[in-house]
Amino acid sequence: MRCVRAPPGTGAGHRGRIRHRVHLGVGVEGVPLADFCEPPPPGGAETMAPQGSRAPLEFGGPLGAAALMLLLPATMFHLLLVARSGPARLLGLPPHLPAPEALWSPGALLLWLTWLGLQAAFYLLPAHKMAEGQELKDKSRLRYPINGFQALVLTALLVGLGVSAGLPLGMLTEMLLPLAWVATLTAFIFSLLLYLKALMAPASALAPGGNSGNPVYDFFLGRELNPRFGSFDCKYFCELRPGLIGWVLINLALLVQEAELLGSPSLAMWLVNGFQLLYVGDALWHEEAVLTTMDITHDGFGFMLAFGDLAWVPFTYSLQAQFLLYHPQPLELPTASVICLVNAVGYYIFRGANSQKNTFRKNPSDPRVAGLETISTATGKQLLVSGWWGMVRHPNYLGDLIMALAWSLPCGVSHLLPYFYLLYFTALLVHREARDEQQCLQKYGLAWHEYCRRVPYRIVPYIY
Ligand SMILES: NC(=O)C1=CN([C@@H]2O[C@H](COP(=O)(O)OP(=O)(O)OC[C@H]3O[C@@H](n4cnc5c(N)ncnc54)[C@H](OP(=O)(O)O)[C@@H]3O)[C@@H](O)[C@H]2O)C=CC1
Ligand SMILES: CC(C)CCC[C@@H](C)[C@H]1CC=C2C3=C(CC[C@@]21C)[C@@]1(C)CC[C@H](O)C(C)(C)[C@@H]1CC3
Repeated sequence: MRCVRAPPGTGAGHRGRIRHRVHLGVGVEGVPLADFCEPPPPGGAETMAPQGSRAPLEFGGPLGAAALMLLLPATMFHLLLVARSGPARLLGLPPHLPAPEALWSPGALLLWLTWLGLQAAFYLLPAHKMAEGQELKDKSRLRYPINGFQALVLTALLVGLGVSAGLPLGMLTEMLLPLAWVATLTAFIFSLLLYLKALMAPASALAPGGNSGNPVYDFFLGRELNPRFGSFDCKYFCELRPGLIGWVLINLALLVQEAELLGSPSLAMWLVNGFQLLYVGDALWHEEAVLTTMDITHDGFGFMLAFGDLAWVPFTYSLQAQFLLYHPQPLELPTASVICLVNAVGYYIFRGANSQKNTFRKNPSDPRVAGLETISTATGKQLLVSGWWGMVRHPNYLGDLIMALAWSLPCGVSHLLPYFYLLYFTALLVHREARDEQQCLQKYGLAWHEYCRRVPYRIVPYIY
């Protein structure tokens, strides 16, 4: 194993020194360190968090957060409405705005609350394993139940039983608008409760980002890192259960409805359902890996994640299947085979990269990763510079994007609407990658600089 050691004093816990060195130091290979360190935010002190915290504001600060809180739900409803409209134009106006009674239904509220309750009950069932999260500011580690896949299987059994007893699953497709509405309301109310709960939390429990002192910004980003009621972890629960499992359930309902309308589900609908079920099943099978994502380790739990997890994921990520129900697309077997290949390549890269990093983070001496080249950092952690992580700095994003393409292709090329996910996801991952780079630069200083030199491309080799 070949290692390059970065000079000491450049890693986590030395943030102030790194910033100071920006003006003084020269990085490795004679490149000024300033080129690689976080530039001062535009507007200087106004855009920095007050109260001594140096976390720069993200997402355009309070104005950006306020705009996103309006724009995201509006986009979600726009997509739900245009998917069922004849022209299905992503950029056009929906044919009509829904009447209030199309949005509000006590039945939808009851169904939604039952769904959340059911998933919470599955979460509380005994787990085959309890995993430890990353070390927190106070040096403690939280414990998390690993029973997400079990929740998926139990949900499938329950739905299977219901359908064989005559439950009209296809009817769910008629309730998407009111369900999306109650999910959005729940996200707002839940985020408000979390914001208030955080007022009583100790400083060590707060997230690095969402504590600027501006209520709009903090409400959006989330103040507390891991809000819990007893052992029930709200963010971990929401990230993987009601939204992700809800997404595949909505897809299934759309498939059933299509079968009722056309006699059998279309090949395109099968592919979209199969690909996305694989993605969700994979996420729950590898549930423990979510504990190292920036959502869990860095971001607070506020409106962004509450809305993202509970409303955005199930109602927007099922867009391709929604589109197909109202706009059936012919798909020949040879084309379907090529699309399956594209999804398989994406999944291979996504899973390979994520598993390689997780294995390495758990145990760098594991024989599967022990032969890989690494860079040592002043924090004691190492960075992989060969294998998947030597190809680009975010190979997992590349695989995810290839899969996103495969999910849209069964919908044909006559409409832009089913490609919304690919467009949104590209923007999300480019922004996320930039956020992660900033965090890694703060954690690893010169070692990260060296990694960027050795692996110059971010997501797509030779392109970006
Ligand atoms: N479908 C969706 O809507 C979304 C899906 N995703 C997917 O979620 C998954 C997780 O993404 P995300 O949490 O953003 O980030 P990553 O899983 O890419 O994790 C980034 C972290 O990995 C570590 N790391 C970076 N480079 C190296 C290296 N060379 N060697 C070892 N460790 C390294 C660093 O943390 P440290 O060093 O501290 O371990 C860094 O902060 C991805 O597959 C992504 O595609 C993400 C967002 C949305
Ligand atoms: C709507 C806003 C602009 C942003 C909301 C973002 C969220 C929807 C996503 C943030 C990170 C996510 C992850 C997954 C789903 C989407 C959100 C919540 C993930 C659970 C999907 C499945 C993957 O295998 C994963 C790696 C477990 C993902 C983790 C991040």
